[in-house]
Amino acid sequence: MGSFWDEDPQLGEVIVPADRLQARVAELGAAITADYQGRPPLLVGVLKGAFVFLSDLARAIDLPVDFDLMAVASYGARTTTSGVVRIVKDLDSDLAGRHVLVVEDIVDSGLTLSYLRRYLLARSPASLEICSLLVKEGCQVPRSELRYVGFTIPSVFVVGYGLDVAERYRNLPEIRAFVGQAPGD
Ligand SMILES: O=P(O)(O)OC[C@H]1O[C@H](OP(=O)(O)OP(=O)(O)O)[C@H](O)[C@@H]1O
Ligand code: HPA
Ligand SMILES: [Mg+2]
Repeated sequence: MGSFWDEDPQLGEVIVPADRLQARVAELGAAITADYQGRPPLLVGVLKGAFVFLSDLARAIDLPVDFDLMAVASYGARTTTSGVVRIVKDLDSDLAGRHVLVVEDIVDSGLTLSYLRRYLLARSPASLEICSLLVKEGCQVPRSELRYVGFTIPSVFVVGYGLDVAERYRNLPEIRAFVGQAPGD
């Protein structure tokens, strides 16, 4: 049977199919498991976009991990950054002395990440690393700042697997190009 999404004219090409997402998440989980032996990480999920990736990744890590969640927003109903990163929900935990692993869905302009990095480093973690499922080609963030990356993708606006436009498409099980008109553009 076809899927509801097949009929959506706002969805373009499949950028990362669901089976490749799952395979890569398993690899990332194995790498994190190997790297964090003896120093279990505190996973800091960056909501909302990272919630799907975070839940799959966490179950691919064979270590006892702790979780905290932050919600930050800068896109809303647009396909370009507003340029202002707004904290919607702050962390609950004390980061001092913790091995913090930030779990992001995408690094695009890099604005969110540079904001978060400064914000989190000020809370004195023992270490701070970034795991992003997606990174856009041409993004200005040095690759050395991203410890774990799932896929480098072309510079097109994408949706699915947690990523939205105006809150839609987060439950699409694959990453696809969004070729429609965003309400805020
Ligand atoms: O590198 P940047 O250009 O800053 O873009 C990346 C950020 O933008 C998106 O968040 P968004 O503002 O859409 O909030 P959401 O996660 O709630 O959808 C995405 O989830 C990243 O956190
Ligand atoms: O391409 C994107 N899609 C969804 N959300 C995003 N936030 C930054 N870039 C993107
Ligand atoms: Mg969004």
